[in-house]
Amino acid sequence: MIRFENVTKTYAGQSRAALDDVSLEVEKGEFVFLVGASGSGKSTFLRLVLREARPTHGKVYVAGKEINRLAGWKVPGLRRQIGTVFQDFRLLPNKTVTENVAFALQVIGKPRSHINKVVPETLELVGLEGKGNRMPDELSGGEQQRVAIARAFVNRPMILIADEPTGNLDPNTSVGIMKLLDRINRTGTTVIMATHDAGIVDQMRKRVIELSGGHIVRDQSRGVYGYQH
Ligand SMILES: Nc1ncnc2c1ncn2[C@@H]1O[C@H](COP(=O)(O)OP(=O)(O)OP(=O)(O)O)[C@@H](O)[C@H]1O
Repeated sequence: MIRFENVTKTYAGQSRAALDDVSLEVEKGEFVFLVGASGSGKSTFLRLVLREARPTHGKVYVAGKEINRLAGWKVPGLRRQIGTVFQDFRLLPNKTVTENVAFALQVIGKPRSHINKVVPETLELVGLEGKGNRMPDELSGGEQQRVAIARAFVNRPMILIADEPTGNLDPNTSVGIMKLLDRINRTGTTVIMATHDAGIVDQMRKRVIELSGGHIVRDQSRGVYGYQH
């Protein structure tokens, strides 16, 4: 589903590479934790998958396509296949829960009848049935993250990227969010999650890829968080 071949990314004006000769493969349906100290290259990895950053050397393949060679007009189509969830939720504050999720489908031109069917289904999947008319500021942090996950998943993307999704949540709420990401993963969606949350990684026992200074220093199936801050 995702393949990196000798990928190096050096940002303009930087002498050190943010990612340095990284090669790896993530299969369809895998759940992968990306761990490593601040600045180790996790976000750069995720940005390369979304083609928000371009490799300086090497090749990034998503679903069999080398995405650096994708024509510019095809990039929105690529990103439509990849749901994204962030630490800070990024909901539209002036739209209801239902509108936030529906908006993701409106902007890609889905018909109203389809939207009216799948938005309530997705809100139920994430455990927000009955809360569709709330505004984001009327929800707890955990509920807001569920809205963000519903929005990321409503189009049934092949990949879900989560960058520190539990970073603003307490441990109990985080467990609920992880159960939800696990459920989404079990529908066949490949999940890649960057995190500093040792408790979560140790509990889930999924594949763990550790970055340090832009290098992969560990790639372990059913792994643990494993390094100290
Ligand atoms: N736009 C940019 N321009 C220049 N350097 C950058 C840019 N983005 C990231 N870097 C550098 O690249 C390296 C890797 O950063 P990256 O954001 O990928 O790390 P990270 O592992 O995601 O960190 P964190 O856990 O703090 O989010 C760092 O040295 C960072 O300073």
